[in-house]
Amino acid sequence: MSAQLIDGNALSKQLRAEVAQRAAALTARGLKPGLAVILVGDNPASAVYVRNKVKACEDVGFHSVLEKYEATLSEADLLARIDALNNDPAIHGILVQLPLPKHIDDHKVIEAISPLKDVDGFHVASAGALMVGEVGFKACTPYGCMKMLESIGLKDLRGKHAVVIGRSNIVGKPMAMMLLAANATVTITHSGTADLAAMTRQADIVVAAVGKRNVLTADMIKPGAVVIDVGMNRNDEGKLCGDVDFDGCREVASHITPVPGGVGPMTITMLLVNTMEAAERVAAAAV
Ligand SMILES: Nc1nc(=O)c2c([nH]1)NC[C@@H]1CN(c3ccc(C(=O)N[C@@H](CCC(=O)O)C(=O)O)cc3)C=[N+]21
Repeated sequence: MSAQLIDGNALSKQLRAEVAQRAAALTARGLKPGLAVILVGDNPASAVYVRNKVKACEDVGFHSVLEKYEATLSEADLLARIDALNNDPAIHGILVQLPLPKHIDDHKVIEAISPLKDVDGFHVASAGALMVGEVGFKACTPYGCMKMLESIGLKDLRGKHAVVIGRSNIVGKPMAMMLLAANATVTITHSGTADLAAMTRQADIVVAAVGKRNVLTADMIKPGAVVIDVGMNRNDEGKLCGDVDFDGCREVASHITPVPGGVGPMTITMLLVNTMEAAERVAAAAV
């Protein structure tokens, strides 16, 4: 048996086309969705990601602004820029690319973004809204994973056991909350878990979000499981690879996401969806 691929590029194309339509409709009413991306320092990987995000905005007809600053930018100056963007009516979403230089407290920066413009879903208010089921912005990577599950008919997860590997604030924890909201039975595993394989072998759905190669191998999953790979690592040849032993797991799983071409493009797609939503909320409030 060979698992069916969940193609993040194909699904993104479909979802981005829907966003483009919504953006055109709102623009026709005089409100063009706008995203501001802030990049501090010259990390080459960050520069590439940020350019991809700006390009994705242009493709769906958003207004986008890229603000680049030297690595020496002070925290106070960054906070002042965020304050200005919070009050800029042309901007509906603000993304500060992480990681930030060491002298800047990323927690402080994220909390300075208005929750109404927090399209990354990283603000405490966004995390809290997700936890209690209120309106807010969902973190893009786990949100994209949920859309990938939906695309294979897994929307209501009642009766399913989902096992998340990793407990980060940006993926593992919000992922678990979204799976729970979809009625799954959820297990969160992490570096303190005694027997990871014993947990993952029970899973109908496994989400690997650790940032380490081969965290999930074929012997650790049950036949027919759905495998979502959030990892972004480089192998010995410098090739992009995930947290999952893809070649092994695809022989056992029913569905699996590739890296690249899986969760990565979906993260950017959900950023567009959140920015669209932010602009639509402004329009709805203005009526
Ligand atoms: N405030 C903030 N928000 C983020 O969402 C954020 C961030 N900071 N800092 C960095 C990480 C990383 N990230 C990626 C998104 C898409 C791909 C992506 O599209 N990857 C392609 C391939 C890219 C390649 O070939 O290198 C893929 O998986 O197919 C990768 C990485 C968002 N991040």
